[in-house]
Amino acid sequence: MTLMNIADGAAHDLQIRDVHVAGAGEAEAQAPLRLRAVTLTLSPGEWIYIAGTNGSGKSTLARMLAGLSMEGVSGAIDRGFAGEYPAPYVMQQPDAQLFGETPREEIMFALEWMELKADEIDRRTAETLSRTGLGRVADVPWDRLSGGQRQLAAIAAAVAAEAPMLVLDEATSMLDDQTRAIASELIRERHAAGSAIVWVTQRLDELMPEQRVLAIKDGELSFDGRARDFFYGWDEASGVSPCEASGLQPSYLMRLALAMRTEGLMQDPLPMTEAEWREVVNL
Ligand SMILES: Nc1ncnc2c1ncn2[C@@H]1O[C@H](COP(=O)(O)OP(=O)(O)OP(=O)(O)O)[C@@H](O)[C@H]1O
Repeated sequence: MTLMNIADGAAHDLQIRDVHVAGAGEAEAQAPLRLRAVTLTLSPGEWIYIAGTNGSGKSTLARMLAGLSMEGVSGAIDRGFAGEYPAPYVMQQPDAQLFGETPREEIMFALEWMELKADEIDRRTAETLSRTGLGRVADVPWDRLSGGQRQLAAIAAAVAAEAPMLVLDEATSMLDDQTRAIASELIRERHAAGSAIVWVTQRLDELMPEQRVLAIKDGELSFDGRARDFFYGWDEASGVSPCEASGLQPSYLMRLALAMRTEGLMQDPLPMTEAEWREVVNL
């Protein structure tokens, strides 16, 4: 792997160029590639979604963007604004990623990385516990907490670290609506404060029209652009939308919009959000 050397030293883009990640456990020549010829740029403070079918390579790409060590990587990676330390990376299952024994410890450990003074760590920990509703279970060990509470603590700790980038790998998909809303709010605030967010999702209804989507298919970047173009654009090679070409199913309403465009009953820009649909059907 080549580490690119860009002179400005300031908060420049994270760039990966022609990166391959080999599979493991088979003879080198036959090992299936987990990622193939991936080239992309991520700017400071950007929010990107990574979408793709099961096993397409989403987590491999997310872990690479987070700067986690990985076998078999070749190509050029410049971590730019994300810095030399790995970004906080939250997975779907909380247990493998918890360092502390309780929510309070988990958040304190994240803050200790920032080399803050002890009273500042205590203050920020108390504030995070209170905001997330974890205050009343702050010192309860993990085995007496629910999976949702453990996951919320993992997300709160990742956010508390105020890192330049945060990587969430289907991190909210197992949460109930109320806990997901708390977690989403924390993440949105961190983004507003300047952190880049990399969000792996299978929930296509989370995507807003102007948001950037990276789609992965069989280890290759099959799309990099705005969500509206992902759902309603045209993939030359397959003659369907980039979403469908990536093996993903658009929502019923999106399929309806696509069918109506084919019949000449609807024109671009096709509606995506509830507000846009209301406008189109004059509600
Ligand atoms: N540590 C590893 N070593 C070798 N191959 C791996 C490793 N982890 C995953 N793979 C393989 O790499 C491919 C991509 O896996 P990855 O977990 O990145 O996909 P994904 O899109 O995140 O899948 P899912 O949605 O199921 O989580 C899969 O074929 C998987 O079996």
